[in-house]
Amino acid sequence: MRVDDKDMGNDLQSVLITKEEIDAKLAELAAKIDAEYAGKDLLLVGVLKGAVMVMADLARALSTPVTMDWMAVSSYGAGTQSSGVVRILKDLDTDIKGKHVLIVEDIIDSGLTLSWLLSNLGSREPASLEVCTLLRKPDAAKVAIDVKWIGFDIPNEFVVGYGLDYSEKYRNMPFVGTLAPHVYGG
Ligand SMILES: O=P(O)(O)OC[C@H]1O[C@H](OP(=O)(O)OP(=O)(O)O)[C@H](O)[C@@H]1O
Ligand code: HPA
Ligand SMILES: [Mg+2]
Repeated sequence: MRVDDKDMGNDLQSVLITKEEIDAKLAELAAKIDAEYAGKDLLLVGVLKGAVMVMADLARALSTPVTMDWMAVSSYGAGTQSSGVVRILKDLDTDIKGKHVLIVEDIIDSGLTLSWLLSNLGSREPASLEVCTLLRKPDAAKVAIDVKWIGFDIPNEFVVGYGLDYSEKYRNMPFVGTLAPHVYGG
């Protein structure tokens, strides 16, 4: 699926962040993360499904050997507003007690998902717990969260692509963009 594909082109309003910009930013973040965790065992925890692309590309940009685990939580359902109620759809396979854990996210919007995750994973007594997110919407924050690594701050608009969906679609676009109003029934 590409921006110039006929169907996708009709649904897209704009490209906000290109694949090249994402690649460059992940390389930059990976260098900082490598420096931070030198000599330590690092567990990356990807938050399904949105973080799949960030996890895959960030992990490959790192020189640090990592292990990976996945958690699936959902607060959005099929809409564009967080319900605020976070549900665990799949828990971690591993015990994180005593481990250096880095949560990998695609986006922090209201912050409700991450705030809940930080308190849930924090209670499992990891050696350290930090967050790396590709995107953050500062103007949408409903809770303040301390995030160590942020790729891009973006405007308070619904975005899709690079893992992010609208109604489960558009996750496989290699860039981040906004959708035309007709897609939402406008
Ligand atoms: O800061 P918030 O307002 O909580 O929003 C951010 C979360 O919402 C999205 O996940 P979603 O629950 O839609 O599931 P998905 O990753 O499967 O799309 C996104 O991937 C983040 O995990
Ligand atoms: O802007 C967004 N797009 C897709 N999924 C999301 N989940 C939270 N915010 C968003
Ligand atoms: Mg998600």
